[in-house]
This record gives sequence, structure tokens and C-alpha cells, in this order.
Amino acid sequence: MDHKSARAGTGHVRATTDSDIARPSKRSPSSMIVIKLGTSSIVHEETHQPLLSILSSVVETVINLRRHGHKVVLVSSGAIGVGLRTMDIPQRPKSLSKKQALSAVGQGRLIALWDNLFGQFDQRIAQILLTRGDISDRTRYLNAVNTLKELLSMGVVPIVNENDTISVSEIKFGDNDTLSAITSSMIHADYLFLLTDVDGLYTANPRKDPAAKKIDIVTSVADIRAQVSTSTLGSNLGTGGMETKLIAAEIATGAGVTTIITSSKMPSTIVDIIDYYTTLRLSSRPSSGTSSPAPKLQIIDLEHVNVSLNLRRPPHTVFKPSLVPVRDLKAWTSHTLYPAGGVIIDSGAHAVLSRRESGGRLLPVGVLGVRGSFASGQAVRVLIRCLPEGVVPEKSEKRARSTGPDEKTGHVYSEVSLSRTSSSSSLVGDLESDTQTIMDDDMHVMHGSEESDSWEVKEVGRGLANYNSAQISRVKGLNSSRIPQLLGYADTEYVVENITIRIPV
Ligand SMILES: Nc1ncnc2c1ncn2[C@@H]1O[C@H](COP(=O)(O)OP(=O)(O)O)[C@@H](O)[C@H]1O
Ligand SMILES: N[C@@H](CCC(=O)OP(=O)(O)O)C(=O)O
Repeated sequence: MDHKSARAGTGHVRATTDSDIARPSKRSPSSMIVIKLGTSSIVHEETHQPLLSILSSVVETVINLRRHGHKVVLVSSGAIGVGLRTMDIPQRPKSLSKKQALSAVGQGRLIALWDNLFGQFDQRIAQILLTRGDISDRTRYLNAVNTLKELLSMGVVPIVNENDTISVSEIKFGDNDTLSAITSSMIHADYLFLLTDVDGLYTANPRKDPAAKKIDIVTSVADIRAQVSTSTLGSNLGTGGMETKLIAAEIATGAGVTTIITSSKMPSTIVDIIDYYTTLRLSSRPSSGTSSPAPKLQIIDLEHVNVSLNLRRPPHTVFKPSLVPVRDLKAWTSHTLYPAGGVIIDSGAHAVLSRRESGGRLLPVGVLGVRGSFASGQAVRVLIRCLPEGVVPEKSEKRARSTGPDEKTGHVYSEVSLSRTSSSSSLVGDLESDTQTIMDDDMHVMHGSEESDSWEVKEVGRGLANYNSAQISRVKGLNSSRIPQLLGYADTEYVVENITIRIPV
């Protein structure tokens, strides 16, 4: 589609315009739309009875969108919720095996319900149950993409859920917000709609704080985090509350998908929102016969455009998609794969990798150390060192590196000492200890192990390793010309490729 190639762009940065919002019907006849429906919109919070009016309206909306030429994928939660009612269990259980069993009971009924409702319109559906493990292998991932695309081209509505019954922590998405974001990235969707029981992102949980204000437009998920509170959960049945929706928005907008949070109470709002952005975009185009370019409107000025047009703004929060989307292999590496270990880079490498022209490739000279063990081809975290609060280095990173890596022990930092500004206790930061077990997927700041408060490392991105952990450890800090000599071969001069830096310098 023309707007997609424009967004992929030539690499130069331009002002954000309303055209950065995905373009539906009028200009691009077929938009790719992913709609995610949370448990709170599928079953009643207390009785667990299916919310038939919402489900029917979602079906009518999907049928309507399809009539207008759009392609739609539904990500439907609710298996556990439906299972609770089927088995007459009052509370969502805590134990994993019970939740898995309930999901197995509920998923069949849930998909039967969707099939029944869509069947009223002779609309065919397909059930797709995924785990992160299923798509961690590149070939299986591409198969899943192909199947989704094939179903869409056959006019089928795929209905996706996590395969809870076999999901354990290492292979699970954990919540359907993340799954819907990865799904929308897989199929290069134009829109991701996160339908829930509130009509957008608020400054705080509106269930708890009546003074909370709705946020209409988010241009940076990272920035908005500092301005909102998402720490409290919503319904008894939902997973993750607003926090997982922000994570999903970050993944999806990074892949170029306009992400919208809105209420499931009136699913037809989806059509209103698409029309709203279509009209805003069209209104900013030059009138025919004019040679002047379209005005470069900041997204923040959208409401001003709307003031002159006098359009009703349907209630929602929109997250602006990235101007330079991360897609395909890089998106897969960053969000889909479970990282097997980590590579610690120096500040120079971090600065270079933060620039797009770097191509996302890391030379061994920028590597300070390795965490965990991984094989060539596996996904790794890209980590930077950071000092715990109140600790200052006695020697600089440069000095430490000038000691060179000890090829026997692999310890680079054995001579670096740290001291606390508040106390004189000297701590030895040994980044290479085999005893470090820090790879908890949910932790973004990790501690060294020998002295739990000596060094911290922080994840700034992810990439694919070209060599295994032991090999990278051997060549770290060195010029890539040393690779053949030290490893006996050199497939490539880069130790990690396809790096996406999520936290730039
Ligand atoms: N800052 C916030 N803005 C809006 N909702 C919030 C916020 N913080 C927490 N929430 C809660 O998040 C809930 C939606 O998440 P969740 O219950 O997981 O829904 P779903 O089942 O639809 O995924 C809302 O009901 C609301 O109570
Ligand atoms: N896969 C689970 C839903 C997990 C989930 O993320 O739920 P929700 O936060 O309600 O979207 C189920 O079908 O019950």
C-alpha cells in the first residue's frame, strides 16, 4: 500500500502528520485490522455468563468492516472465563493446572459461540491457538504468518487465542494484549483495536480514581509511562490490566500499527474511529489542482483539525505508529523469541547501535561480556552496564578494558572496583561469573551475582547471535580480524545481528 511504503520511508526524519495514522477505506480499500477482546468484555465479571450483546455487536461490526473491504483478525480471550461458568466454579483459580484445565473446557464452548454468531451471517471462522514456543522457530513463525494470510485471502475470520493448555512460563505470551500486538505485527496490520471495559487510557485507574483523566493521543509509549499510573488491575478476570495494553501498544506501534484502546460496550465505535481518521487525513490533503504539498500537521494538532471540521471524536486513546516500523525478522527477534542469554555492550557500541545506519550489527570490539549460554542463531538480550544508585566507579570502563580479556577465565572486569559514595566498601564487579542466574524475562534491571549490589545491567534491545556464548566470550573486546584465529573460522565479522535497540542512548 502506498502509505506503508511512505512510512517505511527513505530514512530521513520528518514531522509527524495526521497521515501517520493508518489510512482505511477511502484511500486504501482494504485495511488489515486486528481486534482484541478481553475477558471482561466476553463474560460477566461475577456470573461468568457470556455477554451476548457485546459479542453479537462485535460480530456485526466485523461483518460491516468486511463488507467495506477490510480484513479482520479477532484475538479473543475468555476461554478460562467460559470454563469457570461451564464447571460452575466461582473464582478464577490460582493454580496453573486448574487454569489450563478450565481453558481446555472453555475454549471449545467459546469458539462454538463465535461460530454460532458468525454463522448467522454465513461468515466462516478459523480457530488459531498459539504459544510463544510455536513461533520461536523462524520456519514455524513463517508458517503461522502464511496460514493467517491464507485464511484472510479465503475470506475467513481467524480467531486467535493463546494455547493456555500447554503454555508454561518459558513459552507463553502471558496475556492476549501482547499476543494481539505480535499478531498485528505478523500480518502488518494497519490497526490494532484493544477493546476493553474502559474507553481508553486514563491518568490513573478510573475504577479507583474518579478524578482520572482520559488521554486522547499518545505519541510515545515510553514518555506516557511516566505520566500515568497503571499499577492497579481491573476486573477479577482480566490479565495485566492497562500495563499489558501499554506493552502491546509499544510492540504494535513499533511495527507501524496504529493502536487504539476503546470500550467494548459499543463495538461499532471501531467503524466510527476508522471514519474519523479517514476524514482527518483527507481533509489535510491539498485540494485538487494545487501543487502545494499536504500540510505537515503534528499529531498533537489533530484536535485542531477536528475543531474546524466539527467532527465528533469517538471516545478512544490512539497510539501513534512508528514512522520507521520494525518489522519481519527484527520484529520477530525482538518480541517473539525467548532470549537465551545476553551480550553486554559498551557505551560506544550502544551509541552506534542506537543509530539506524548501524544496520543493527554488533562487532566484537563493542562487547564487554556475555551472560548465560546460548547457541549461534538464538535470540539474545543486548545489555548495558549501569551503576546502582550511590555507587561510583573507581576506574573507568576504558581502564578496565585496557587490561584485556582473560581468555582462560573470560573475566573482563576482574580489576574494576566500585565504591559507594556513602561508604568506602570496595566491591568487585565480576560480570562473567557462571553463577549468575539473572535471566528472568520480566526483569529489565538485573543484578550481578557475586555481590548482589555490585553491578547492574539493563536490557536496551535484542538481537540474534551469530556465534555461541563461549565464542563471543573469547572474541569480546577484540578486533573482528581476530575471529578466524581465535575461533578457527569466521562466518561473519559481526557477533550479533538484527539488533533492535528499544532504549537508545
Ligand atoms: N491508567 C489506567 N487507565 C485505564 N484503565 C486502567 C488504568 N490502570 C488500570 N486500569 C484498569 O485496567 C482494566 C482493563 O484491563 P483488564 O481488566 O486486563 O481488561 P481486559 O480483560 O479487557 O484485558 C480497566 O478495567 C481498569 O480498571
Ligand atoms: N488466554 C486466556 C486469556 C488471557 C488474557 O490475556 O486475558 P485478558 O487480559 O482478559 O485479555 C483465556 O482465553 O482465558
